[in-house]
Amino acid sequence: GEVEVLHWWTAGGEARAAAALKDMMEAQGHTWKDFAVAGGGGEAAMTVLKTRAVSGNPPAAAQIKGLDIREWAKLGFLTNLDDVAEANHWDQLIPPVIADVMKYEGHYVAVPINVHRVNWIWANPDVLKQAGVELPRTLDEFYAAADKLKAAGYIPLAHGGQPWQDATVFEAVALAVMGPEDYARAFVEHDMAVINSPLMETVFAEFAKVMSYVDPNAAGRDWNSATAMVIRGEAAMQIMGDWAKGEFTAAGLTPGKDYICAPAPGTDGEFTFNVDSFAMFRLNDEDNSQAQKDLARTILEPEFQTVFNQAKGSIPVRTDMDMSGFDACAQASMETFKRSAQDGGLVPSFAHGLATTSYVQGQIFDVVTNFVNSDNKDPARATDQLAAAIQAAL
Ligand SMILES: OC[C@H]1O[C@H](O)[C@H](O)[C@@H](O)[C@@H]1O
Repeated sequence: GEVEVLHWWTAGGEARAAAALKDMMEAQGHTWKDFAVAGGGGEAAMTVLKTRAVSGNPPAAAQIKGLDIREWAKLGFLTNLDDVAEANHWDQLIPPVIADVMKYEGHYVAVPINVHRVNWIWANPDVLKQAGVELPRTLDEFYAAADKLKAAGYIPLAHGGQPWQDATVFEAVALAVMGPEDYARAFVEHDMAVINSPLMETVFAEFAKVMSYVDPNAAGRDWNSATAMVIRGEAAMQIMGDWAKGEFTAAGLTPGKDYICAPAPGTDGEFTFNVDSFAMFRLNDEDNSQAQKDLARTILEPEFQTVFNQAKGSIPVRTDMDMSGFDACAQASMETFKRSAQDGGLVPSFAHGLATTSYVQGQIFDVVTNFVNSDNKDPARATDQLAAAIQAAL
């Protein structure tokens, strides 16, 4: 059969990972119809998907994540995967916090592919050494290191000026300042007492300081171009999810030697999770339905979980995987994922659609990006705007 797959994995490491799935489907005699829509974070891809779906011609599978999955299911677009899930023991293999996201009214309508950790900082060890600084573990250490890096002529923080990237850094600062409990109260439960508070003003104040170490040419830059600046040694650090590791891996670099990974400053032991998933659309063609089921089954198999996640930079979503073939960053990620799931340090990423609806997420993006682009950054005003914007979207 044929599977048409919509996704936004076009950067080096992303594309290498997607190719692994294509190869595995073709090895089973299926045809992979690639429908890649460029644009990190996936906003452009979602716009294209909506157009296709509304015109009654959705793809067989689409990269849909988090709370968006149940929005599409509610509209009747998605097919039931319970038969594949039962036959392959998904409920025993997938962490419940993730299995729930893949279900609508208790039925699987999507398959999870990986677990990305979002709260990472990546660094070039040679640049740090040149400037005589250590990789910062706290926000205050970050500012001290950034000042020395700037004085030594380096760009302290590589960044791309796009709303989802701004929100990714804002989210890491929010977790550092608020801790996982208040982070969840604000961005999952939308508790106005936490959103509209002096604590959130502190988040914006610290965020303004962090963003003051970004170079003036960042506007519109793609995330992987920012990672390339760290690889080339033009910039020292980047705060970004571990899809960035896919770029270091694609460049043949080794963690701990050519680059360093560490929890984003102030978030050690905590884990903001972002899970990629493919939602499966209703199909009329029997042959293609079988190919769709084979795609869902293949994605959760150990072989694919290993090949894909080693290239992509994420960790397997299955809890029974042997991690010995994975690099040190991935092993640290899996360890923190498992421990934080026990001790309350595991929170869903709002910047990547796992914590709230895309409507609320869009409102947060607007406030955060306007704050980044405003000359006079006023934390109190931004906090009021954030509270009003989220309230309006609830
Ligand atoms: O495009 C950048 C990143 O965007 C999203 O967060 C996706 O979940 C991730 O897979 C992708 O690599």
